[in-house]
Amino acid sequence: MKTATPATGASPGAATAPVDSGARSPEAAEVIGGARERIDALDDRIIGLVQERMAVSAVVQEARIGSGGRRVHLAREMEVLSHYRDALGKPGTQLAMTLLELCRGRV
Ligand SMILES: O=C(O)C(=O)C[C@]1(C(=O)O)C=C[C@@H](O)C=C1
Repeated sequence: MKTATPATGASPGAATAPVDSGARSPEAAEVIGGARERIDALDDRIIGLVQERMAVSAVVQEARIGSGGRRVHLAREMEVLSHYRDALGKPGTQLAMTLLELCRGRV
């Protein structure tokens, strides 16, 4: 009986082997390898955008605190949460809550 070897799409001799793709054919491994490269590039951009959002949020918070106000502005947070929920559904709310925590810390 032939033993199935999972196709990983890993290039021989690569310095670090990628995580197994789970594919059962070289063709599927190729598709997965290419798509994962795009996902990694997208994740890098998303992380960069999150960091940019954190910096802009800090400008807003510092201006408000410097004027005697508070760090947290709940009405604005409700707008942000609605924005994400309207675009992404219920999990969007969770994502927005995580973003807000990254931007202003835990409340
Ligand atoms: O828009 C503001 O007033 C902000 O301070 C920015 C921000 C945000 O990161 O979106 C952060 C903290 C506030 O509680 C509300 C929103």
